Amino acid sequence: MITFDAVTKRYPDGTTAVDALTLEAPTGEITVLVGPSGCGKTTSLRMINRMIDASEGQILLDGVPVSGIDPPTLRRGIGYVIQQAGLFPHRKIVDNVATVPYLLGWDKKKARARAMELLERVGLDPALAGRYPFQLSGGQQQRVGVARALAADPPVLLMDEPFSAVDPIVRTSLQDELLRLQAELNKTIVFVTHDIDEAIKLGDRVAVLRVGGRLAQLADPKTLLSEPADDFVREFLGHDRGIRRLQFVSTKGLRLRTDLTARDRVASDEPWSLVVTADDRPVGWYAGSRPEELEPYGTFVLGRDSMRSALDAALLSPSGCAVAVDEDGKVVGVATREALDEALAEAADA
Ligand SMILES: Nc1ncnc2c1ncn2[C@@H]1O[C@H](COP(=O)(O)OP(=O)(O)OP(=O)(O)O)[C@@H](O)[C@H]1O
Repeated sequence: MITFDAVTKRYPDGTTAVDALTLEAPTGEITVLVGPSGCGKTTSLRMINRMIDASEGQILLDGVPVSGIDPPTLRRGIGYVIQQAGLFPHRKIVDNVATVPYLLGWDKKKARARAMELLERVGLDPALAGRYPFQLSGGQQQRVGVARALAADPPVLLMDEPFSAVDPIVRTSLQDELLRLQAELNKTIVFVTHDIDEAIKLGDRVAVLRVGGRLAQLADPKTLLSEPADDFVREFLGHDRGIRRLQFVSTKGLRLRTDLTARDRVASDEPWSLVVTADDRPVGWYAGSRPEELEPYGTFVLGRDSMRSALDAALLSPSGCAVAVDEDGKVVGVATREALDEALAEAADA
């Protein structure tokens, strides 16, 4: 566990970057520091591995003040990932990843074997190992950065806006990859971002900071969205806070109709019926008025996807209904507008 105990950082020019910050980043969890530019996120992060020293208060690592640990020893147990990866340009990828094992005196063969294992772990083709950083895409370089930080298997990982220089699609896959890795590795991660969506997706707990380096709120993402502590947090969360909250509402209890599906385009009393294949995969919505064409549909995986996905699925179709499928993509029922309405009313009351 990492503990900030009334930590203040004042730079020599008088700027107070962090002001009496008290928070805990529990072992094995992702704690996200989020807030507007200049609110002290990077300063807070760098005080953990003593790239910057606190002016007042202390930071403890499993109860031990970091101020009493010499920086090289401290950093051996702390991986660090930064924006644009910060790779050494004239070292091959494999040697970039093996940087810390080399520093620890591992023999070259063992260090390289570890690097190859890690490249695979972060989803990179081992064939890239012999390239130089400039021969990789931004997203690939970022993955190498993560592999390098993990090389000596440190219990703690500090990540400073690691995914902000890549396009949104690559960013999403890097975020998914981090969550997958974390499920296996259970590191204690402190992650800095200015992107509230990223914070909500990745954080077990999210600390919102305001300019001046003061903590505005520390909460799990669901609580943050439903109970922002004040106007600053509310504004920072944005105007679609209600919609985003739906990503924490389960579709498990959603009322489904199973009488709206058909193998063929058959006339019925219902305005819409969902045509499915012989093995129950959706084909399209059929409205009797235009027999020649089927209309688009949207699906969500019942119980796994959130109400936000179900609502999105409904909005993708002129029928206004969302198609519930199982993990194999087979239709299990249809959530009509009425059923979605009921679920939304319940979510609003919760
Ligand atoms: N070396 C320094 N000397 C003086 N002031 C500094 C120094 N480094 C940072 N600051 C100031 O401290 C405050 C916090 O900076 P910091 O980089 O921690 O914020 P941040 O939240 O990470 O910002 P961003 O999201 O823009 O990276 C800012 O006002 C910044 O200008």
